[in-house]
Amino acid sequence: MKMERLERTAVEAELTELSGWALNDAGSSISKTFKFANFVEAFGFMTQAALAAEKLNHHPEWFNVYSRVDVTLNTHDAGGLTELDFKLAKAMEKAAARRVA
Ligand SMILES: C[C@H](O)[C@H](O)[C@H]1CNC2=NC(N)=NC(=O)C2=N1
Repeated sequence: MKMERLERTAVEAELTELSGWALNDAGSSISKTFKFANFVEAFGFMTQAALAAEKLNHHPEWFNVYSRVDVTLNTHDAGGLTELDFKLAKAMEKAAARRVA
């Protein structure tokens, strides 16, 4: 799926629909730290998010230690943020909402 890089105003509009996601200084990626009760919950979230990522053919950059998952999203093919990043962010929000923080 060919995706167009979003302009700054479009990125800011998308961000208003999410909570806890921050834009990096360059405006080229968004990040969020997810916290869970323990490793099993964190890994369960990652498993669900991985399935959503495969469906979208859009993959996260992430780092996990125990109950914490740091996520960064961007579209390397487009050199910035696209609709796919926000689709994946929303899927991750859904996956996280089912798990106790
Ligand atoms: C060939 C393959 O479809 C592409 O490399 C996809 C795979 N997953 C991807 N994931 C992310 N985050 N950005 C991309 O540009 C991207 N491109």
